[in-house]
Amino acid sequence: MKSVALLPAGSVSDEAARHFFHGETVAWKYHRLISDVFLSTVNNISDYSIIPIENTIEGSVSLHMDWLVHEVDLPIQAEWVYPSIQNLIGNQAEFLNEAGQVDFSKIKKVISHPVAMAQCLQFLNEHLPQTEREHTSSTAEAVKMVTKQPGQGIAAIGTLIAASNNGLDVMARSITDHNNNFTRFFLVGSKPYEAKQSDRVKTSILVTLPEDYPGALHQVLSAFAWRRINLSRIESRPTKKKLGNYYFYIEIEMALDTVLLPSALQEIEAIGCQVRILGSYPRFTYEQLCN
Ligand SMILES: O=C(O)C(=O)Cc1ccccc1
Repeated sequence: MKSVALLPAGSVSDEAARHFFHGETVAWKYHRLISDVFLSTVNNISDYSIIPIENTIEGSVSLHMDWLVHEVDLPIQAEWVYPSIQNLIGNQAEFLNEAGQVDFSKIKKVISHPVAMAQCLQFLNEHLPQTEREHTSSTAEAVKMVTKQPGQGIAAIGTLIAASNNGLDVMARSITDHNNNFTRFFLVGSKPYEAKQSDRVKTSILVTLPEDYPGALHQVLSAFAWRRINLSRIESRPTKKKLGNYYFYIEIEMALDTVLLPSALQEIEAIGCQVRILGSYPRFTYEQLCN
């Protein structure tokens, strides 16, 4: 049986994980912090870790991306997307007005994971403009914290499962600013994931440019361009070694062993760039996993 590390039960990661592993037998290892989710697989306690990596509204989850790149060396084994729907959760009785309706102005503080909070900014600005906001390590953690501090006027943003797991009320449903709100998840670990096949394969690499080489990024991109290799994402992040030094995270729409790709990577190395392969892995759409 596979063991899989992830953020706590009732988190968006938990929902997304059940969707991905539907039909497989899995031992779930829940962790409060994403660092412990990574370390569980690094220390061979789990076969894989599940990492939310990018969101339609918020973009890259920088903390998770930085862990993947700087702190661990765990290849990406699969990628899938999952729609995250957020809800305003609390003990409704705390916030009722005289007419027996929930009065949002009675909420003193809203807590949630920063990505979930960012997905609901329009709702928060419209309905809870003055309310204090605080970040937690996951949406599931936020919902649990509400039960630990009863009568303090705290509400959380989280999943319907977390509300029901903690015996709390859903005070507003589906409060994300856009319906088309998807999160991309990575499955990372040293064993290839072979239980499901996909005809769509991607390769993720990190490229560090040589210093003082004018036009280096242009040359990197042209190594892909003239071979008509499709890139679907390119992002720069600090190397953390020196202010102004960046690496480029690049997603390529083909498998690493596809004829043209190794020669493109050799060409990039020949310019003096460092190339690190983060993984070559199947990607699954939401629809593919639903069938
Ligand atoms: O906090 C959670 O529930 C997570 O799994 C992280 C997250 C938060 C918001 C959107 C996607 C993933």
